[in-house]
Amino acid sequence: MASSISPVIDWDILTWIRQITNLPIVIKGIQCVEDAVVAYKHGVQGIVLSNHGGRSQDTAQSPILTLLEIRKFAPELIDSEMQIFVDGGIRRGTDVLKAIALGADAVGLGRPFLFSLSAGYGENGVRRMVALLRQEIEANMVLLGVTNLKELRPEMINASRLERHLIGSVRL
Ligand SMILES: Cc1cc2nc3c(=O)[nH]c(=O)nc-3n(C[C@H](O)[C@H](O)[C@H](O)COP(=O)(O)O)c2cc1C
Repeated sequence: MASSISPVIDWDILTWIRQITNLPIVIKGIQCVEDAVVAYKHGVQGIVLSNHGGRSQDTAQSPILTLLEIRKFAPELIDSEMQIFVDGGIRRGTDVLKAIALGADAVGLGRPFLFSLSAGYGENGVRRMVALLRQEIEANMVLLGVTNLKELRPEMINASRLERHLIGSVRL
């Protein structure tokens, strides 16, 4: 495992990446508000709050908690020019709506696609999964009284129990 992690990669690598491409730069695997702020200061176009589905490090912080951390300690990043994506544990339409209401521009899903492909369901399984997710998103938008994702607001979410898990030692 250690051999697959380069010891020479640091934030300066962004300068080099900028020189070789005009494509948007999106950094995946942001797990704390401090790194989100550093990414923002480096002018990247997007970040993916992700613990890689919890596969890399046992007990790593969930990305939705990182989003709450950003809301609390660096709210200027929300709705800034830098897009914020969230993945890890998104399973239901309500998960999508919660992340977007709390400030995510979009969410990603990994294993749900993998699981719906397996057991012989193939492409039909994936189509069914996407249809179910869409159905859940639309049904819950109706229940929330919104017709557009842009109308989602943080006040619609009761995150108070989760907020108790926010770290108290942020240094920015
Ligand atoms: C089989 C598998 C392999 C993965 N490989 C990588 C990888 O090489 N690099 C990476 O950043 N994330 C990797 N991920 C994490 C996904 O990109 C994504 O962050 C994660 O699956 C999202 O969480 P979810 O599966 O709970 O939806 C992998 C996930 C799975 C299931």
